Amino acid sequence: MSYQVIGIAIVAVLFLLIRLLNTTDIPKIKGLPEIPGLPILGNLWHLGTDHARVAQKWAQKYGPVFQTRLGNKRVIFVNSYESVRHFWITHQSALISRPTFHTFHSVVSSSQGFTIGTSPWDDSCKARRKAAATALNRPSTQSYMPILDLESTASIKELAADCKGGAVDVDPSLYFARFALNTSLTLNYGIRIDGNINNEMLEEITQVERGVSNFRSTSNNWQDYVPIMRLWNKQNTEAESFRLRRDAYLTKLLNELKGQIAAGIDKPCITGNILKDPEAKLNEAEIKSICLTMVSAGLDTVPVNLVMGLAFLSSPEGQAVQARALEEIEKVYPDGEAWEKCLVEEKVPYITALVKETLRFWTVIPICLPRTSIKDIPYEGAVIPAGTTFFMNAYAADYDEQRFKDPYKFIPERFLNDTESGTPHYAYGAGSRMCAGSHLANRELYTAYIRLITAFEIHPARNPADRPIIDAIECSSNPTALTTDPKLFKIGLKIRSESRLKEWIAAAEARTRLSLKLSFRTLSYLFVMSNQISNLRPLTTYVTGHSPMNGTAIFQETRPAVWTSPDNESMGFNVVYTTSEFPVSFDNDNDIAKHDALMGTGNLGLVNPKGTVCRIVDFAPDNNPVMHRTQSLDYGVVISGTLELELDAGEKRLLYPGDVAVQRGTIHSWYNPSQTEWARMLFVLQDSEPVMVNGQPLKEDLGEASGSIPPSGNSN
Ligand code: HEM
Repeated sequence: MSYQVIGIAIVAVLFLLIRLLNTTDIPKIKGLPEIPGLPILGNLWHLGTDHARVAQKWAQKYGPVFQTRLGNKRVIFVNSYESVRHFWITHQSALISRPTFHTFHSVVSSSQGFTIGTSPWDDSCKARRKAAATALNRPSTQSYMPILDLESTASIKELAADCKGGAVDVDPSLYFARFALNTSLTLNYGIRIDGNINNEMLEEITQVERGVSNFRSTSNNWQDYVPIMRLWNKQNTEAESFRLRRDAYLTKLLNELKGQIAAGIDKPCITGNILKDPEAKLNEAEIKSICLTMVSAGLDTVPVNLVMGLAFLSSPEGQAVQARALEEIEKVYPDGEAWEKCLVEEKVPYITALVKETLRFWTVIPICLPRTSIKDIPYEGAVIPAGTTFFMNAYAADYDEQRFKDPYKFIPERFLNDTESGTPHYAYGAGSRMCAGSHLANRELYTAYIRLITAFEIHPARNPADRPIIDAIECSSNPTALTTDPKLFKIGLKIRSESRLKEWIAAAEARTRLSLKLSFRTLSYLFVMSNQISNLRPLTTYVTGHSPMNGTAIFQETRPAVWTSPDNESMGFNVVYTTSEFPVSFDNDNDIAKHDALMGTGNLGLVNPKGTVCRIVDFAPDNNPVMHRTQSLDYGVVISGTLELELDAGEKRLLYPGDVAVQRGTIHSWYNPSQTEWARMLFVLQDSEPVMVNGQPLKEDLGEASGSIPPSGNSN
């Protein structure tokens, strides 16, 4: 063979090889700007270590939406507030899946499964997201406030001791890592890390989760994009060591819980309820995935926001914000009740605005968790095909001058009179796979801010070298990591009033001791999936609401029925909903919060004073009829079976499905005459004035049921 032929063959092979290495999963998209790139690497090199800002600069030149080639992957970057709305919200059903990446999905996560936030959309992801979203929705979150009470108090108490009356500057990071981690551990396993911030387990979990976050980097795992680089496996060895360490504590936590369940000494928690529920549709791998999500999701995020918020408050510019925040808190709570009240209400708009501005300013996942489209999406004449990877440059969108005036300034006031009715910022992402823990995170941040600001004056550290960098990107010690990793810094703390702080801490500790039982009861109420005693159809409650984006009606919550059996298992009660006022106010979902709080007390009688109760009752065949009276107007509708309504003088009527009893404070009983079939009724009970007979009020009388059903409390 001549040298010429060999030369041509080599060139041809090289050409084919380069073409092969340059191909992308999705071919170039017509009509969408593309960033010029290098052979093989594409734009990976250019993204460098400052990917969010590099992409932000590209957006200035090429427009807010452009395509890049990252090795063999075509990736769309979306950089402005409005363009994120277009893809993540308007086309949310198309953008519901997530891509997989070699390092994270094949190496780091190969044993405990993926977190929810890194799972492609399928039935399993749907089931896990639903379980997590139910456990983390607004009313559930409200029931976790005793945990936040305990954890924020523990951190502030230790900070107060460690700052030695203001003589020593402190690094706040571990105090708030424990705050967030203990919240997740208690919710998930019923376990918390006791002891101080030097606890070994706290250190191990925070270090490993940080390491894992670095492996989820958008731009420094080139082997994720250039498959040939997987042949060099240094990164893989490191990733594997994190996996092993992570497995060790996740397995330990799960086994500890399983041991407690076996010994009957477990505390109610999300995983415990799933493990004990024979009806739970989640398998072991899915349970592990939920655990992994719960442990990791809040750990890289909540503490970063809190410590960077403290960094700003300690700075010279932060002093004015701190002063205003304190003034606004004291305006609402002049007598120092803010510590307690922040657990039950969010009534200081300035602190809510401070939380939002913190989330915006330090968008801690600057390039949001990636998405994969499952349908074509149109954009300005181009069509982006299904299967394309999307990166939201949340940092650029949250610093978009079209949406935020002076975005590089930290101005909580911007959220006080914000006219934007949609997603206020993209720190939590947006749309169909938006952060499921945002209610919990908001409550954590609000509570911590209220308590920190009322407890301490926050000053710059004495040594200028210890002071923080405020800039959202420069503050990170590892800008290529998925989440911001603040460089270490210190702040100065001075306790505003020793005596008040002591009082607040003592009150919180007393509350914790007292409320432990209640919070566990509340938790069990929320997580009991079903303990229905009848064999009738299991029930679901659908609670509707309005989209905060555009006001259209939505299914806000879907809840499984929660059954109790007050009457020796011959009757099942499912309280569908309660109201505590008339007319009902839906503001801030207060009605939902009130309902859940009431159920959490375990003290609801048959009637809710000044309100209503919607209850489904299942009657066993041939049940024991109980004569009773409530001081209420009741609508009782038979849903299935036949029921006999008997009044005290012995009059009886048979009611069939669809028949309605309008009960006007009369004494009566319900009997299911079937010897084989359960019967079901729906009741709506409304508080009423007592019936007056001969000038005497006819009060509530629970008959045989008194003792097993609490008194309603409207008929004393
Ligand atoms: C300041 C605190 C937090 C921030 C900034 C944050 C941010 C985010 C972001 C940006 C996403 C991706 C959203 C998207 O793709 O649109 C996400 C997903 C998620 N977050 Fe959070 N998060 C926080 C706290 C939490 C907490 C405390 C939990 C639960 C304990 C949690 C649970 C989740 C879950 C389950 C997902 C996955 C949602 C899905 O893929 O369907 N997050 N979070």
